[in-house]
Amino acid sequence: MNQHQESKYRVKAIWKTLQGEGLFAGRPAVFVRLVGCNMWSGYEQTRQRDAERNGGSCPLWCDTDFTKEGSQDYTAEALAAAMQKVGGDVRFCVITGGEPLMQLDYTLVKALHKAGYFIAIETNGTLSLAERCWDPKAEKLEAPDWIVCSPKLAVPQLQLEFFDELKLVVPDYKPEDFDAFVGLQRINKIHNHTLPLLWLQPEDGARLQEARKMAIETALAHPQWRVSVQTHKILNVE
Ligand SMILES: C[S@@+](CC[C@H](N)C(=O)[O-])C[C@H]1O[C@@H](n2cnc3c(N)ncnc32)[C@H](O)[C@@H]1O
Ligand SMILES: Nc1nc2[nH]cc(C(=O)O)c2c(=O)[nH]1
Ligand code: SF4
Ligand SMILES: [Mg+2]
Repeated sequence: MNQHQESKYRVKAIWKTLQGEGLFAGRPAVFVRLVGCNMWSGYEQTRQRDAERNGGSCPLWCDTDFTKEGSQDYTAEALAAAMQKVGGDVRFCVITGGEPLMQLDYTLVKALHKAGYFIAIETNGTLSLAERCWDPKAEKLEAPDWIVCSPKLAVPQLQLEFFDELKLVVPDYKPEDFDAFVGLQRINKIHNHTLPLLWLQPEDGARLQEARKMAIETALAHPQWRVSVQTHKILNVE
């Protein structure tokens, strides 16, 4: 790409809310939902087809609209400015999707760091972070500060190099199937006090009651794992 062609990011929504899930649940955040996912088209008619084609069941129960309808394109600087307009003083952001690693790159991470954000992302683990966040000029990784991975394929098919939190949606994903992946959890100051950040999140939807019961039973049988409740749905915020 030459210097006159700036990368643009297709954004479904920017909003200020509370992080609903995981370690930072309850914390005010600016959310950015990027358009597009490599597991599902985002359209109701292809849930079944995409689950079969992509070998992961999440299209069957994904709770999110990340389609291009109503989206807007931003350069990295314009997105940072729009986030500051929406979020005011909030300097914790969550980049999600869809699958954010289809679009997020070192240019965007750099712009958000320059704007003072602590950057968290929510990713399905199927894509490499290092490939997108390697800054060839600076010869270093310009990576988000906090990586939450909710894996959607089996371990041999995952490309993510490291993460800070691991979140399995129950019942389709089970602790015993991710033993080999848990070791990629990054150790840092926060982890030293709270290890391990391993979550079991009940699948919301028609099977919620059953999924909750299984998450509770699984945590009691595998005490390294904790249950994650989607608190934004209880508090009735987006
Ligand atoms: C919509 S995804 C977007 C980020 C990324 N594509 C991923 O799957 O991690 C955000 C989070 O919501 C979770 N999620 C999606 N649908 C859900 C559902 N019906 N019940 C519980 N968690 C769900 C995902 O597992 C993920 O942790
Ligand atoms: N409040 C709130 N917290 C969230 N944490 C992860 C979310 C996501 O969809 O990635 C999410 C979301 O959609 N809303
Ligand atoms: S859960 Fe994540 S990976 Fe699965 S379809 Fe939804 S956005 Fe895509
Ligand atoms: Mg959500």
